[in-house]
Amino acid sequence: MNDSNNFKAGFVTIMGKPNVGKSTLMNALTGEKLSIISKRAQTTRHRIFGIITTDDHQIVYSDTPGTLDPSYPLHERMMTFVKRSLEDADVILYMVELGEKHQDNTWVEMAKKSGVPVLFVINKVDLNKGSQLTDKITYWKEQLPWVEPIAVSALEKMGLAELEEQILSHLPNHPPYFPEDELTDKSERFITSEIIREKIFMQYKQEIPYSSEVVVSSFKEDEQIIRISAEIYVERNSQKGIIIGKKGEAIKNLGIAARKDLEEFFGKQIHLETMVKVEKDWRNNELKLKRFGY
Ligand SMILES: Nc1nc2c(ncn2[C@@H]2O[C@H](COP(=O)(O)OP(=O)(O)OP(=O)(O)O)[C@@H](O)[C@H]2O)c(=O)[nH]1
Repeated sequence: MNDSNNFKAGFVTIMGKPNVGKSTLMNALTGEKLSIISKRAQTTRHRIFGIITTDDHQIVYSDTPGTLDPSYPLHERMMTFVKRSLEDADVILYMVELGEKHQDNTWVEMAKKSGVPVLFVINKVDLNKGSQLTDKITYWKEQLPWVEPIAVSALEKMGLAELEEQILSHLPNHPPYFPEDELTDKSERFITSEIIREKIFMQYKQEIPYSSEVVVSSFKEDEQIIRISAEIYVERNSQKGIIIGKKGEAIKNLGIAARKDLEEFFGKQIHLETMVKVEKDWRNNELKLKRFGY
C-alpha cells in the first residue's frame, strides 16, 4: 500500500431514505474489491459498508445512524450525534431515487449545514422514461438550488465513474485509515470507540462531547470475554472533572451504558476500562489521526 503524500483517504457518509439503493450503490462502487469488515460491522450505529483501497486512494463508506427514523425516542440527542458524524465525513452522498419527491428537508438541510461537501445523487435512472430525468434534475435544482444532481443507476452501473471522480476530488491527501491487513482489528476498535463516543454524546451536555475523543488503546478478545481499554481525551482539566463526575459516578454510568451496548454488539462479555486524559486543544491537532491511533 502506498502511503506517500499523494495518497488520498477519507470518509464518505451516505444518506437517503430506505430503499433508494444505498446498499446496491456500495456494492457497485466497491465491487470485487469490497472489504466487508465483519458481519457485526453492519449492525453498528455508525455502519461501515465497505472500504475500497487502491494504489492511490482509500474510500471508507458508511451510512448515518438512524437518520431517517423520525420516531426514534432520543431524537434530539441522536440529531446531535448524526450532526457530528456528518461533520466527521469528508463527503456526504445524499441519495434520492428517480421517482422521489421533496418532502422532508430536515436531513438534506442538515447535510448542507454540516459544511461538508454534499454530492446529490439521483439513483435508478435506468427506469427513466422520456423526459422524466431531465424534469427531475430541474425539479431538484428548484427545490434545492445549491445542489448539482448526479444521475446514476447503481443496478446498471451507470454514471458511477463520474460519481467516483467527484468523490475523489473532495478527499484530502491523507494516509490510509485502515491498513488492509489489520482491517478486522482496526474496525473493531473503531466500532468500540464509536459506541463509547455515542454514550458520551448521550450523557454529557454542551461542549463536552465535542471536546472528547475516544482512543481504544487495547482490545483483547478471548473465547469468553473481550478486554477493552479506552482513553477518553478532553481538552481541559475542568472537562475531565465533568466526565468523571462526583465520586466517579458519571464515568461509572458511562462505562455501564457503553458496556451494555458493546456486549450486545460483540455478543460476548465485555470488560471495559476507561481512563480520562487531558490533551490540551487536541481539536486543533489532527483529530482523525488521533481517533484511529495514528
Ligand atoms: N431499477 C433500479 N433498481 C435499483 C437500483 N438501485 C437499487 N435498486 C433496487 O432498489 C431496491 C432497494 O435497494 P437497496 O440497495 O437495498 O436500498 P437501500 O437504500 O440500501 O435500502 P435500505 O437498506 O432499506 O436503506 C432493491 O430492490 C434494488 O435492487 C437502480 O439503480 N435501478
